[in-house]
Amino acid sequence: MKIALIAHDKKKNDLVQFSTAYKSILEQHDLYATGTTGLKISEATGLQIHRFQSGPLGGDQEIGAMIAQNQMDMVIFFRDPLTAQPHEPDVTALIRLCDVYAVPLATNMGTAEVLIHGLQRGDLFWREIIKSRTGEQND
Ligand SMILES: O=C(CO)COP(=O)(O)O
Repeated sequence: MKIALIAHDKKKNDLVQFSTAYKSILEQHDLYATGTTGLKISEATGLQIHRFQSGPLGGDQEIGAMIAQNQMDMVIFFRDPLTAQPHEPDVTALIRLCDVYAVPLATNMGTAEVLIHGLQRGDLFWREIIKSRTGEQND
């Protein structure tokens, strides 16, 4: 599965802790992140992560483009609801695309815990079926 990891500045430590706690699960998957988030997680955990641009420089949009291609299976995006972001439209667009493509999205630790356990249990297998159908349509 392809998983995106994103956190606003005040939430980055939370996502580093989460990634450390669930490293054994995350390392079984293809990981993607916005620039600074990916750097902090890979430094702390040693996980291999494909890093896009930093969020304010277009990273959210790059991840959004993968979602629009049905290439992203889960998004963990620890937003900071108390700080204005210069790229708020990009944040909103990313969350909107998750809803357009029914991509599981966790915007806080509580939901992320549920998603990661569900992932491990096989609850996201339906994503493989959707992707294989999308592939057939594109053939
Ligand atoms: O701003 C972000 C998401 O909207 C995160 O970007 P960085 O991981 O580069 O800090």
